Amino acid sequence: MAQFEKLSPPSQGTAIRFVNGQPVIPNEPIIPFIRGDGTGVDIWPATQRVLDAAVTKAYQGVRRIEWFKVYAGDEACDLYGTYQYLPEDTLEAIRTYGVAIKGPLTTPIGGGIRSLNVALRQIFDLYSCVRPCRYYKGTPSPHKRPQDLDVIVYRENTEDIYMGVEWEADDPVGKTLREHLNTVVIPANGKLGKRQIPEGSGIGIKPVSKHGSQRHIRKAIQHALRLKGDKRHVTLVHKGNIMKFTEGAFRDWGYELATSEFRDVCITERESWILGNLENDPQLSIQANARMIEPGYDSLTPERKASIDAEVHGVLDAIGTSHGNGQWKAMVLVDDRIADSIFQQIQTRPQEYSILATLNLNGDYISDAAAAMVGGLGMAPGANIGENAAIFEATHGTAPKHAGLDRINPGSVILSGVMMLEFLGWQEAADLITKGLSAAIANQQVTYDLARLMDPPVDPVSCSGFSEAVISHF
Ligand SMILES: NC(=O)C1=CN([C@@H]2O[C@H](COP(=O)(O)OP(=O)(O)OC[C@H]3O[C@@H](n4cnc5c(N)ncnc54)[C@H](OP(=O)(O)O)[C@@H]3O)[C@@H](O)[C@H]2O)C=CC1
Ligand SMILES: O=C(O)CCC(=O)C(=O)O
Ligand SMILES: [Mg+2]
Repeated sequence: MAQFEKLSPPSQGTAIRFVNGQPVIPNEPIIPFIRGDGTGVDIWPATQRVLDAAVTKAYQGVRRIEWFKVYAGDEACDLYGTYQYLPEDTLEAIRTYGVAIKGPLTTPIGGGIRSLNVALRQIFDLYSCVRPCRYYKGTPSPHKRPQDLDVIVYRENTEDIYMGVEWEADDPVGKTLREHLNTVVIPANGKLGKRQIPEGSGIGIKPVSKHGSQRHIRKAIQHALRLKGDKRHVTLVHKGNIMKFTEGAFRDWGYELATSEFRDVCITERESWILGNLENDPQLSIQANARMIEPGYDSLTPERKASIDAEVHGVLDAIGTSHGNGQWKAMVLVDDRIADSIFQQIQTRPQEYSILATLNLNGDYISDAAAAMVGGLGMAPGANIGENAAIFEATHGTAPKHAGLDRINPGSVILSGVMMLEFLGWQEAADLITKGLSAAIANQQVTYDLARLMDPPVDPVSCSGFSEAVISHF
């Protein structure tokens, strides 16, 4: 039987294989691409042109991408029939070739089809969504110092409420579940008092597992280890004060990972305070140190004071020699912040953050918010990475009102292509694009979204015009 129902892969080129989670890259990899809905018709061709031009210029024909067009969303329904939004051919192509790139796909709100974008991440277990937000000189921004923001949102991609385990308010199974929760599960808990889920409630489940959290945070810490100086920093973002056993557990499992598997190369924020206090005053007593790390120490109960003292003692005993005397300053700093506070922190103290490790929903929100600070969604790339596959895509959606007008900013998908080239190890081509894109922006050759924010406003270039401008600055 043929491998594909309606597709013919390129006759030249080789598949990328994954060995122990690492891609093995041939000189002519076959890379499937999904054009995307809405503005995908504008963005994808503009991106493909830039990627091809960069690879040609960097490698003079020695390396080349063999593109393989595959279908999802509206285009797939046109070819495969009604409701065939994500045909098996497309899944088989990504399974076979390992690395793919895509434009945005529409998800209707409420009933109807579930997100194709989320489905792809789940099907291929692409558990880390990596969304860098950095500033390109000359980009207009509502912020006074947008250059201070240089963060990478590491968003868990397969769990949390995005798993899609939910029931409509009038679903009979949902009603049975609600009754069971109200009459059996909640009373049995003992700590939930008289809480009851109101009649007429939709119900969604928010699973967050230790395995899912730690494999994701592991990738974030490994990424931080590749960075330098203050950027060796992972912040665990959570709403653990409210959702203790999901968001709070994400934080706890993150610290557990950092202080076990990565013990030799990580320091937690509290540990850094304890060691730093002692380095500033070598005569500092355990209790004085405890007082410095715990606000309100003096009004704590004796038991609580004893436990903070024991924490200080434990840290000095365990890592005083291996991490003390300033050695911890070269290590990856792991701290945590509550999700709502991180939204203001990245605006008021952006330079203090580097990698933000988040659960799925928080990462979705934070990645759009951080993008807004450095020029908007048109400049926001992303990658979905797993052990056996990777799919590159922008942070934004289909922006339907701009579709087919050759005006949308392709920067986000072009920069997703840069991430893909870096993933392939094709750094020379990636650097050419970064250089070309930076020069186009500095030269005020920008699409409408950036042009309207410039002071004074400039005439925008088109979507295709922007890609030409990028290439002209290689
Ligand atoms: N991974 C994916 O494929 C994603 C898909 N979606 C889906 O996309 C659809 C539309 O979602 P919507 O909420 O409108 O969000 P979008 O991200 O598609 O667009 C919202 C607004 O953001 C700005 N914007 C987005 N992309 C760009 C760009 N490349 N250049 C410049 N500006 C841009 C535009 O603002 P303005 O008009 O003010 O200039 C646009 O109107 C939905 O079905 C949603 O589910 C959403 C997110 C991710
Ligand atoms: O899949 C969708 O429609 C939305 C997904 C989304 O907002 C995201 O991945 O950032
Ligand atoms: Mg989003």
